[in-house]
Amino acid sequence: MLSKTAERGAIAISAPGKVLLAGGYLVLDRDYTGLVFGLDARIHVHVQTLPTCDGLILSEIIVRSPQFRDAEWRYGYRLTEDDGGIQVTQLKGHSTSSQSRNRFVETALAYALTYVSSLAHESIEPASITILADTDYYSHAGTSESTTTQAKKRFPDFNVPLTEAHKTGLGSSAALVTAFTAAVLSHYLPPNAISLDTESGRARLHNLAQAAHCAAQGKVGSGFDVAAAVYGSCIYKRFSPSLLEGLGEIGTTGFSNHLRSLIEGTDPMKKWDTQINKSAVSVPKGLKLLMCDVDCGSETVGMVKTVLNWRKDKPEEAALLWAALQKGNEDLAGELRRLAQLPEHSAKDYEDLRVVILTIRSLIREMSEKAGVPIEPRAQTELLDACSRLPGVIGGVVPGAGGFDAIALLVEDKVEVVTELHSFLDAYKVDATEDGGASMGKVRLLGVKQEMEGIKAEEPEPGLYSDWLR
Ligand SMILES: Nc1ncnc2c1ncn2[C@@H]1O[C@H](COP(=O)(O)OP(=O)(O)O)[C@@H](O)[C@H]1O
Ligand SMILES: C[C@@](O)(CCOP(=O)(O)OP(=O)(O)O)CC(=O)O
Repeated sequence: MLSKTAERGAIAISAPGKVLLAGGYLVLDRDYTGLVFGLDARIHVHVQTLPTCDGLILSEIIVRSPQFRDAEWRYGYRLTEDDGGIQVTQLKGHSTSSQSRNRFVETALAYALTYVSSLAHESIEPASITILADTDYYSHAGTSESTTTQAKKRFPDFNVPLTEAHKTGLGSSAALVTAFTAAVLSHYLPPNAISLDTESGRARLHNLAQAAHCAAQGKVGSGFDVAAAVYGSCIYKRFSPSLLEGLGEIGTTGFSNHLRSLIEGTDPMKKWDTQINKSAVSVPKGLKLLMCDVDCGSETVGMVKTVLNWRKDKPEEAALLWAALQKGNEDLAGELRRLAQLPEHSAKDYEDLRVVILTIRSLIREMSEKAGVPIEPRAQTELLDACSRLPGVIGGVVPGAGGFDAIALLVEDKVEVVTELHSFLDAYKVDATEDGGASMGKVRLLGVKQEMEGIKAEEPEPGLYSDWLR
């Protein structure tokens, strides 16, 4: 039996961002895997009971993302007939904020409440939900306060509407949907109904967040970003995309039951086959994984489609390339593991690591050329080569789908290495115009590094959230 909402305290949950260091495109196919790292930039979701005045109960859930302007969404919710689940409807208020939709929030809320209502038949009480993102998810030239004041705050004021925020590609929607789903479940369900500390609790969270994220996105990707948000760094083998087929829409007959059996894997025809291998992933002491945001504004739409079409057209050639890349990616994880097992203070030789990174890069360039897609375009080759020549930089790659947007670097974890990298990048400009990109771009070293831990219940220290709560 659920305790009364009024007796429930506030809760907060956070999930990490991601970088797919190796396995872009391959990971879309279950025959291959991706080496994904969680990052220490997290999205936090805080839930508290919505105070109601004079006993007046409104069926309303307010979601705010107060680091952004006009980022408040108010939802009414109701249990639909014929087991259709919980439908949420955005309430149009007076303020401009209530005019825009946030599909990721709306879908995560509807899916999570539907799952809650399928487990517990009490009414769903009003709540106030606050989203807070770590600084590196967005480039925030528009921050309102001085850097010194900002530095004191864990969560900066980005001072722009969400639509104008420049994303750095750390996977904000996956971290958001995952932390949001976990927070709603933890708020409304008693601990014995779901616990994020158990394997089965995390698996159900994973399944629900994947389903909601795909529904909000309107497409089924490999889901490595949601997996990283739940499990943290891992070698990821995707779920069969057919699992999410035929789920139907909220409000249609039987949706709630379908969702519950999908999430819990009780339908023998719909068994989740995601594979998460955490023990195979480590970063040796003495090294760290860094990310750079490349501001080229050249997001290439349809890269995935073009690569997959080429693979379909040239199955034999592609099979050889995919096999070589998969081996390279496994070698990379293996070499990182080998180095991690060496005693902490032993002198480490990073030569093999350098070589395996260069091998992967050359195979990715082959994929680029053959498929005709700028995965590691020339401008990025130059940047990666230049960074790799700096002292203490072992090497780097274009992560995920590649393109002009970002690079990931493995560097020695020493202050002087990062300082030199910083000053080198400050003076560096990527010229994307020659190979089909839109512009010249600055490169910015983000303040993030790898993070092993996935979803996490936060025990907020006093003041961590209070500046932002209402
Ligand atoms: N801090 C946030 N607060 C509210 N919604 C957010 C936040 N960050 C991301 N989102 C949601 O995620 C969407 C961005 O998702 P997407 O374009 O897939 O980017 P990404 O690659 O970062 O996941 C936003 O439009 C918004 O709906
Ligand atoms: C091509 C991919 O295998 C990897 C894309 O990785 P990115 O990190 O580039 O993705 P976004 O965060 O969506 O921009 C597609 C996939 O696995 O879904």
